[in-house]
Amino acid sequence: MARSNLANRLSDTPIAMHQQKVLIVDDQVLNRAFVAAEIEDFCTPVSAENGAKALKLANRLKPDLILMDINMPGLDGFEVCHQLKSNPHTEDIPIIFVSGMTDTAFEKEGLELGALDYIRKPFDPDILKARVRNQLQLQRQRRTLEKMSNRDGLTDIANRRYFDLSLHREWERMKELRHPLGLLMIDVDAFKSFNDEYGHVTGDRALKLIAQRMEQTLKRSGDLVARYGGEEFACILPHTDNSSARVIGDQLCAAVRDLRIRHSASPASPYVTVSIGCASVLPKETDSFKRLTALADQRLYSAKKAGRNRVVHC
Ligand SMILES: Nc1nc2c(ncn2[C@@H]2O[C@H](COP(=O)(O)OP(=O)(O)OP(=O)(O)O)[C@@H](O)[C@H]2O)c(=O)[nH]1
Repeated sequence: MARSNLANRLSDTPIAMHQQKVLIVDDQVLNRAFVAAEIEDFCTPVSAENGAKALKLANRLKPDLILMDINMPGLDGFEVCHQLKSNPHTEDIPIIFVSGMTDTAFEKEGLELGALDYIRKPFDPDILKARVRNQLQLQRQRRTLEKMSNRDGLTDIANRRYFDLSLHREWERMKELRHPLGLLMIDVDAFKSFNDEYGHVTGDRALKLIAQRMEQTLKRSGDLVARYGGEEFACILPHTDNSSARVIGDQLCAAVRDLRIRHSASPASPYVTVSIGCASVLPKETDSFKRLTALADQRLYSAKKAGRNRVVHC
């Protein structure tokens, strides 16, 4: 089943130690080989022989840790560190300097540039291993916490916090690309009566099923469905004009209907259904994404008023 990029960032697959990549940056091939041999039994070492290559690899691979020499021809380790910390795509990658420069002033400069640690050459291999292991463990814990903070506890899809961050980010991205941004506001129909009829525990289960089904229905990379609050969901659709957003709205509406969760008290259908307000705009310099959310909200309201179990797109 295809999952979106945004949804993949929420994946709870545990990060295995061996999958963690450590980028070793050193102009001396023997140094790179020695460090790689020391750590390869608990992570995946990748090497770069100069600063320029290190920057490229860091951007492309997003390693879990960088072990970096300082004294190198071309860009030195401090400059590479500075560039990594100035780039939002790489600023969070932990860096440990591994250097033959033993003067405290260098260590101080490295740490002030944002490096986590400084190991002096020649080093004790066991100390190097222990420090790398500790950093990788911290990195795994940090990623796990990050994922947990973006996920809704009941439905296991993106939560409101992640939705807000993503909407902001996608708005800015589409503005730059001059592409339309689509948004669906989705509300489960007559959910109060569902709870009254079947109880809150069954209500919770229904919300979970609906959320998961909607997430599975989104096939395009970059699309995101999130729990907006209570029995409301929202879906961000980058590069999507109004008619394409409507098609996706129709697919989600049908997908929930096809779950065939009994709802004898609903005025809209014998099964649980959703109403969807659908909108798409071309983000402009002069306005904010509130215009998009307001439009989708109004149309959700129209869908409710028109009898529920439908998508309203204009
Ligand atoms: N079981 C369960 N119920 C929830 C949850 N969050 C919100 N609800 C319920 O969803 C219901 C929403 O009710 P209303 O806002 O009146 O809307 P509605 O009954 O769905 O009616 P329409 O939106 O007009 O179709 C409330 O009874 C909430 O208690 C949840 O996490 N679990």
